[in-house]
Amino acid sequence: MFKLFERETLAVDEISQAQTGIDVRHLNVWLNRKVVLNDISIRIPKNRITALIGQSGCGKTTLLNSFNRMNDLNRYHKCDGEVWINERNIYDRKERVATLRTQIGMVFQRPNPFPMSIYENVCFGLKIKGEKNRRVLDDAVERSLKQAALWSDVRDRLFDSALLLSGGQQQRLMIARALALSPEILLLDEPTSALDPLTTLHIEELINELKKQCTIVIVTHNMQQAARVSDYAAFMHHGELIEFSDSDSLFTMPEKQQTEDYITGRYG
Ligand SMILES: Nc1ncnc2c1ncn2[C@@H]1O[C@H](COP(=O)(O)OP(=O)(O)OP(=O)(O)O)[C@@H](O)[C@H]1O
Repeated sequence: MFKLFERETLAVDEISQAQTGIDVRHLNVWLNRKVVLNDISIRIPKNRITALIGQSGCGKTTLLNSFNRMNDLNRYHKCDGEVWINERNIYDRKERVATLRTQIGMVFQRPNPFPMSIYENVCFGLKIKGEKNRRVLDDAVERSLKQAALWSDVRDRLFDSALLLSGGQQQRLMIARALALSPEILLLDEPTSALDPLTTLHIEELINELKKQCTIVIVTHNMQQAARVSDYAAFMHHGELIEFSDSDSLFTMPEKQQTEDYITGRYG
């Protein structure tokens, strides 16, 4: 197995509550009356990268979307169970979903910059939250672009349209946009599937750096990528969590036959 970065991992049953970033307890999700997630319980480790893997349609994106209640946008969505983040069950009736979403960054498969300048893209969320102080916005833009390894590419053209950037630069801009709000959790849904191998490598290096400050969950179809970048991996099948362990174990000695069949390419 090709490992890109050194890992410090515990066995998943040794991860304490304090080391847990997202604690999912008996989560069931229905979309249009169809069961899409079936009794999922998983503790996603804090400040680590967890990959969600499995065949198309197994529920990876739905699970990812349940961490920032994006599934609520589907009016035919129903769920029960609990998702605990920072000692709060985010499905509690008192939870303010808009605030929650500002604390959790999300990057999608295809970069979706707004048709505005690079600068405005990065500080968009801060402005929505009411930040008007120019100095604060300038600092946040510079910090986020540096963290996303894009600053040196764009520092002289911050007020050019973001749509003029290359695909890889746009994806790094999307990461900077998420980082501007200093999220504790970063959700990545196939963030490199539209990028070439070299740009993918740069984004993987960046993701590895970011785990110092965020808990990262990444959905990927690319087994090599999951093995390269993740500290932990969860294999899903037909809406169920089949196996969850540190990535070294899961990719070299999976416990379940279904996991082995998937990672060795026998199906999926
Ligand atoms: N809006 C919806 N209404 C009904 N069913 C849906 C809806 N969105 C997704 N589904 C179904 O839920 C299941 C899980 O979808 P999901 O997108 O979470 O899977 P996935 O593992 O991320 O798939 P992929 O790897 O192809 O992106 C699939 O069977 C899908 O058809």
